[in-house]
Amino acid sequence: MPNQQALRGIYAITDADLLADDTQLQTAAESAMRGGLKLLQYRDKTADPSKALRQARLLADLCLSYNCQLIINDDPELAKAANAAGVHLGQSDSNLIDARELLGKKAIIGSTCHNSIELASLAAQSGASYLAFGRFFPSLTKPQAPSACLDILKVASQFNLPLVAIGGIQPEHLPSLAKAGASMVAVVAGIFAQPCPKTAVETYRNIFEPTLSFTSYEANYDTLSRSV
Ligand SMILES: Cc1ncc(COP(=O)(O)OP(=O)(O)O)c(N)n1
Ligand SMILES: Cc1nc(C(=O)O)sc1CCOP(=O)(O)O
Ligand SMILES: [Mg+2]
Repeated sequence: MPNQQALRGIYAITDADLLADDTQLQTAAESAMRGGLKLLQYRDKTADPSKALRQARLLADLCLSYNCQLIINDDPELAKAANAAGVHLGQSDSNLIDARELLGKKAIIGSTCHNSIELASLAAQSGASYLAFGRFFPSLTKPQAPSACLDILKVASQFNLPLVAIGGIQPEHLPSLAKAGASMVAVVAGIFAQPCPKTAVETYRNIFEPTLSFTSYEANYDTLSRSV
């Protein structure tokens, strides 16, 4: 089983345009971890293999010091080479079952489900550790991502897996996402486009973390109410 404790709360995702070199990446990631970040995704859609491996290892070392889990976007082989905690896979990326085979049963493997309960069901059956839905709000980082509505989170509670909300998430969106059933919120610009990632993470945490027990209660309560 993956570290379930890490699969709640704020999930920061790096961005190569915002963090242009190793120093900026390291400084911003460390600042976010000093703010209490426990889950970080390394996402660089343009890195060549040697840059990707160097930066993934740099983040893996940093994560060790701060007890943060590192997830690699798209690339299970890179996750293995960097000794990361897991990988995030979209619908055009590698097959989840193959990634599980490569990374082992303890790895965290996340799956993009857009706004689809069918994709969520397939991911759950294939052994996903969490299900990601979005984009919920307009995103400067990925404006073309297909949009999702909050109800999908309520319906997805049936899978009893951690649910990630992504896309344009600002602090003011957190109460409605938590109430709908998100156990994690994935954020790029709200953290890494800010002057101080530490302060940004603290702001998100202060709003989102107190809602988490309420969220689980609501999710269980909803499930129970539907089954009686
Ligand atoms: C937590 C999380 N959710 C969704 C995504 C998007 O993944 P994908 O659809 O594969 O798109 P790219 O990120 O690869 O452009 C994600 N990375 N993380
Ligand atoms: C990488 C990504 N995937 C999305 C999806 O909906 O699948 S939205 C997104 C970008 C999230 O960045 P920001 O917090 O800056 O909007
Ligand atoms: Mg992808």
